[in-house]
Amino acid sequence: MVKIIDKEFIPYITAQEISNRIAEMGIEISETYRNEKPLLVSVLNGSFIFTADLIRRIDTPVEVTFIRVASYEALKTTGKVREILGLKENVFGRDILILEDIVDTGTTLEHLLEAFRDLGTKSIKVATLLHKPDAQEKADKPHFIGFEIPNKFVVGYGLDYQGMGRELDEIYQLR
Ligand SMILES: O=P(O)(O)OC[C@H]1O[C@H](OP(=O)(O)OP(=O)(O)O)[C@H](O)[C@@H]1O
Ligand code: HPA
Repeated sequence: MVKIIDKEFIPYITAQEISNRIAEMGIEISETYRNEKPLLVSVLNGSFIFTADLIRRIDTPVEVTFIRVASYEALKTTGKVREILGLKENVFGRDILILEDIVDTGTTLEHLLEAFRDLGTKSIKVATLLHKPDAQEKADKPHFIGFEIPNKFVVGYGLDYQGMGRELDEIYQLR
């Protein structure tokens, strides 16, 4: 059990399970993009650890970049996504793979998919470590999913509760 600010969290997905699953995702992604050079777009802040681990399990050439968006305050979505910040690459005609730590309501993803379509990308796929199928109301189902999880708040491995808990090497669930 860990306490973060005012909430208690219990262990949910171990570091070993995360690592094993990311290795499998790396193989799947490598096979999908074997003859292309996709641009991997990692969505900060939450995805930084997932991105660092996943790209080292990919064995075909890829380019990696980072953007920022934010829609969350404390435990629930604000329903609004702020602008995409920091995309310097020209994405016109490119194969894009969005990297997310979690797809929850789908609000962030829907906004991103729309924005990238408007920029004339050739293809857009999504890889997420965690997916809450019962919570997702917007956007299509991600193409590459690490773990399907119930509709409960999680922290660790990049995911935060009020900015804290990202450094935990396992994923914890709200008690
Ligand atoms: O499907 P949704 O309901 O939109 O939730 C998913 C989004 O929420 C989290 O980001 P957050 O806005 O908390 O920013 P952070 O990555 O900086 O923690 C997560 O990284 C996703 O981007
Ligand atoms: O369950 C969650 N935990 C942390 N951040 C999140 N952003 C969306 N859902 C979550």
